[in-house]
Amino acid sequence: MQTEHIFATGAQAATDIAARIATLLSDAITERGVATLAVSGGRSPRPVLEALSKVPLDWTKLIVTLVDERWVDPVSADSNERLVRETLLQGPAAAARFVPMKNSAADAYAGQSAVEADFAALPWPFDIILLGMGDDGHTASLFPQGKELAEGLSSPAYTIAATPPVAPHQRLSLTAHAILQSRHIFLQIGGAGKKAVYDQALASGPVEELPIRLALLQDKVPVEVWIAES
Ligand SMILES: O=C(O)[C@H](O)[C@@H](O)[C@H](O)[C@H](O)COP(=O)(O)O
Repeated sequence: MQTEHIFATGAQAATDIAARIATLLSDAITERGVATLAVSGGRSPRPVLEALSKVPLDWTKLIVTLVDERWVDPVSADSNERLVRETLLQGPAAAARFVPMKNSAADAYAGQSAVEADFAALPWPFDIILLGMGDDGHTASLFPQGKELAEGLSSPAYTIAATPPVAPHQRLSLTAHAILQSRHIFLQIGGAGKKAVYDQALASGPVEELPIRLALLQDKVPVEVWIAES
């Protein structure tokens, strides 16, 4: 298992993660003329995306998209698209091409096939996928006890529509297949509670119990885990 644990605390952690991501994106652009970054929503990515936005990159060569999305209007405070536009796609970084996960369909299930077509047309494998983890061990919108979890873990598609058991809003999410179609995975974990869940996830057990295991209990893709102890 190619998992590197990096314990970073405080404000510097976000800057350090952003610098590491920027280096890998710059290398990808040099090697292949394009780089693809998919990011999660929630609280953890915000400072990283704000820091990354300030890093000098050839943003015209970057494709930015999402790991998952809530099926809400992009102006909603709950929208991950809004999070990315407000934090990362500012200044020179606004020149990046953004591929959304929300369209005009009435719900995620009706919208999924068009999103799947958009994602199938992207250059895979992605260069970087930035994951978070919930207190229940979910990642992306692959939730324990989720009725679409088994499909999300086994489907050969890139995307899936899902309804979280407890979190709000229908979701559009990358599948496990898509998440593992990446050259690098970053995982951000903050706080003692999540560190305990992370430690439990590292112990072998069913991926359905703690879906973050899909990224941890594999040796195909290098995983950098950035753990903020504070
Ligand atoms: O859309 C979302 O909510 C995220 O993609 C979700 O999977 C997130 O990564 C975890 O819930 C951790 O969220 P925090 O970073 O806020 O702890």
